[in-house]
Amino acid sequence: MSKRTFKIAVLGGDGIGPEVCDESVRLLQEVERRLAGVAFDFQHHSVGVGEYQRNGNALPDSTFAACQSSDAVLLGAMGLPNVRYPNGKEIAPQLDLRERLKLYGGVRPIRLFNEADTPLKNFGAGEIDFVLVRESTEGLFYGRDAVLDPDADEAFNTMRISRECTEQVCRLAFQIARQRDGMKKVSLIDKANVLSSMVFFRKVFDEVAQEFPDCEADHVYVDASALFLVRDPKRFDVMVTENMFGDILSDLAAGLVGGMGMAPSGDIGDSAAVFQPSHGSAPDIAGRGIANPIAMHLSAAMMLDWFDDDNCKVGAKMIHAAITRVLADASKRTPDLGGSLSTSEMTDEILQAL
Ligand SMILES: NC(=O)c1ccc[n+]([C@@H]2O[C@H](COP(=O)([O-])OP(=O)(O)OC[C@H]3O[C@@H](n4cnc5c(N)ncnc54)[C@H](O)[C@@H]3O)[C@@H](O)[C@H]2O)c1
Ligand SMILES: CC(C)[C@H](C(=O)O)[C@@H](O)C(=O)O
Repeated sequence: MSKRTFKIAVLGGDGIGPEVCDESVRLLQEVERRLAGVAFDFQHHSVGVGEYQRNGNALPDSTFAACQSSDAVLLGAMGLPNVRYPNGKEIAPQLDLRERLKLYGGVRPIRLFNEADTPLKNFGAGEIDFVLVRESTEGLFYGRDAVLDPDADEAFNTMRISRECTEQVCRLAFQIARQRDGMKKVSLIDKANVLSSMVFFRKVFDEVAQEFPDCEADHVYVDASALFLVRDPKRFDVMVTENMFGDILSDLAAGLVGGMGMAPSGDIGDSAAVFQPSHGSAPDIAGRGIANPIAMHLSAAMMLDWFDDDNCKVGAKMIHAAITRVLADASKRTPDLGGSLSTSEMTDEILQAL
């Protein structure tokens, strides 16, 4: 039987990025061996701090072209706090990828696998379970190209909310809600009490909601949503919001289920997608082999689920089930969650549970 081959561009990046990314490639290779009819063609490309320091370009043209021509991109993490452009900002090739590939939907699932891993009281496995969908190409990040006048006494960044991206990201959020077993509810997280850009976001959200009469829609102000996430996370099923609010709230949400090492992410567009953990390069633990690879592995599972292929969807379920089984035993943890497993030992556990 001929195999369907998926070309996957692997961008390890910086800090713990390559450490967790290599582990996910190892896991995916094992999944590939167990799936009939599917082959993964991994192609590694250089990107990030090293490229910037060598060639002045954190996202070389050849790497971008490879991402464009691949079925998906698997990305570790990019950037280091002490490596900056002369304008004071960090390199962030992942933002360039999101914008250039039009990956408007930053999909960030949050799930508690074991009650031992949440700082909240009285939440068992599966009782924190929602998806945060972050618009990933505009919002307040649109202002990131603003040039700072060194002599000015003021600085500005513009929030851009376009009808096109807002419709796309809201539709994606409702489609996700429709597929979930939960409440089929989409909560718009906005600041429509203060900002006209957010009044517009809400108007477009309400229009899109009409297309999904089987789903519930509600509005929550971003400040209140931070409160509700901590006090009552069960009220959320799918959240949709602008770029910067989503950036902040997705870290808060990760904290509810064990931290950044437990938070996967997929940046989704109509014809391309990048899968990476929500976390960064974690320079405080990089190079020690102790990073938690679960966020990366769950991102790899999201990639398989995103491929329009039944075998790959089975592979996604296999990874999810294996992680669920390993995490059911609270003694199997990396140091971020109080355990002593190394990055590769945690992957070994998951491989055994496959
Ligand atoms: N998508 C990305 O590539 C991305 C995302 C966030 C931050 N960054 C960049 O990464 C660098 C560090 O940023 P930061 O420190 O604010 O955020 P970070 O996510 O790298 O780290 C925050 C904290 O979480 C811990 N952590 C993160 N991932 C972990 C993992 N897999 N296992 C165990 N612990 C983990 C770190 O040790 C640290 O204590 C910065 O240069 C930032 O710009 C990149
Ligand atoms: C590192 C940074 C540019 C990035 C972002 O802001 O999107 C990160 O925080 C994330 O959440 O992926």
